[in-house]
Amino acid sequence: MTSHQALAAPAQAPLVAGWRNGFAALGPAFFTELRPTPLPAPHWVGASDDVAALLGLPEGWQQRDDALQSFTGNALPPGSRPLASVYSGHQFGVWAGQLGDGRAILLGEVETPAHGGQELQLKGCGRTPYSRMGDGRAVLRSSIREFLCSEAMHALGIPTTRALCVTGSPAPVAREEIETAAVVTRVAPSFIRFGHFEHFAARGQQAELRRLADYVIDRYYPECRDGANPCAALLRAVSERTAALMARWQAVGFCHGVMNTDNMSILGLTIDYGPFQFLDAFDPGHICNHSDAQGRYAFDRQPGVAWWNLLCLAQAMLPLIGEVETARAALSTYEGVFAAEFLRRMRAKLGLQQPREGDGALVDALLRLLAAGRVDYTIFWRRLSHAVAAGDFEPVRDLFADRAAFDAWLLSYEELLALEDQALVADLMLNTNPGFVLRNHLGEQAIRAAKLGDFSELQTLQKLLARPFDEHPGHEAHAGFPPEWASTISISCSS
Ligand SMILES: Nc1ncnc2c1ncn2[C@@H]1O[C@H](COP(=O)(O)OP(=O)(O)OP(=O)(O)O)[C@@H](O)[C@H]1O
Ligand SMILES: [Mg+2]
Repeated sequence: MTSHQALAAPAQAPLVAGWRNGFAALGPAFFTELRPTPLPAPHWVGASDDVAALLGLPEGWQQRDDALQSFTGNALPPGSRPLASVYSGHQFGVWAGQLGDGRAILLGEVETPAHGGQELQLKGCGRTPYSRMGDGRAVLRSSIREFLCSEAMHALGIPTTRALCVTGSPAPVAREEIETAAVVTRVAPSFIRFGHFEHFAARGQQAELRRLADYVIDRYYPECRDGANPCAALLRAVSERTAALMARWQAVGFCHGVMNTDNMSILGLTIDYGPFQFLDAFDPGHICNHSDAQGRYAFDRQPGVAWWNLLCLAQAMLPLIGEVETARAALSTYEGVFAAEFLRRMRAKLGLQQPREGDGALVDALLRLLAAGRVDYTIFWRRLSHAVAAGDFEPVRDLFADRAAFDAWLLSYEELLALEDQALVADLMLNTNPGFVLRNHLGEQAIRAAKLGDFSELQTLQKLLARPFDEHPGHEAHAGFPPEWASTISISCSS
């Protein structure tokens, strides 16, 4: 053995392997290359083993200092090519002009063993040329919410960006009060938004607009390449994915809160977890974003807002599509896909496997009842699932002040239920209606503890939300009614 070999440190597997950086190949019109700005004294806040496995990270990655430093933005994983992308967008219905990754930096794309290319993005890692007045940072509070909800949505089967980890730093960040900084490492096949298309369209940069569309088609929608008008096919495909996503949100009771066009994923993923909320009491007009005084993004407006956003995307893609009529035709399936998908999800929630005459009316009547009684949305569905399994509807009746109205509805429901394969009904319902969702007060409890350096509640929540359809003995409180103080939590755009 030579002395050199004797002194060499044991070879360490690269933290992240297989970089290929597809987005960077689009060229400099699409981004600015820059390094994240370091944060002092980083520490782990939370991590997802599931996302780590998806990326093929080496065993024990969380014990490694290069992981902590890299996912805080203090070091660069070899092979990454960090950049901030430029996009524009409509915010609250108004053209906002250029926005861009003001506090997110794309490290690059990794080829994963089972899930193709996945991009890694650090959110909260310092200023970029697109930060405008912002400080480039994200606070611990909002980073924990984004981390927990990304993974919770995935476990619910709802398309979403994922979150690998959150790291925190004592660095102060000024919001309504002084908080501390954190960084979320997000993962998705692509972070391209409607706003990326709007950006180049608004500037008349046709060549870039086409390059972007070609990239999205070739990488993510190859089936659109075949027809006579690939860009029209892309618009239709995005529209249908968006419709399906809206159906998922509405069925589970998820309110996004900031559906600006720059927060709409071209892949139909849920992106940008800001002032989001899972409904407690069912209120169709619920506004979860304290900053949304007009209620533009109220719960029941979400499918309509997504449609409005798709019109913006269509407008941006028009030079690539040609005729207005062709673009209109591409969007014509939105409403039908939304309605069909929503009803399909609601049928599954009711345990109904076959479409039948009257099921739509049954769903409508139920939603009216839930709204009238301000019944807790998640608890209603979970109790209904257990009631069907046990053949005892009393615990569900208890949720309604107007029991006669509920009994009348129950009669029609039982008629449809009787036509189903009973052995499958309860199973379907228990695997469709989660017991555990990230209610505001649960997130708040985890955040309060985390601010004091205690991450145990965050970890507990993470475990529960990763298996939202299971029973978790001993954690009944996490599936219970929100406490009184929950209604006083105010979630704004401040993050
Ligand atoms: N603290 C900040 N510093 C710099 N830019 C910011 C900050 N907060 C928001 N921005 C930028 O303002 C715009 C709108 O912000 P929005 O809240 O929709 O996004 P975000 O939460 O920062 O990120 P994302 O959409 O990537 O999840 C984006 O261009 C965003 O990068
Ligand atoms: Mg955003």
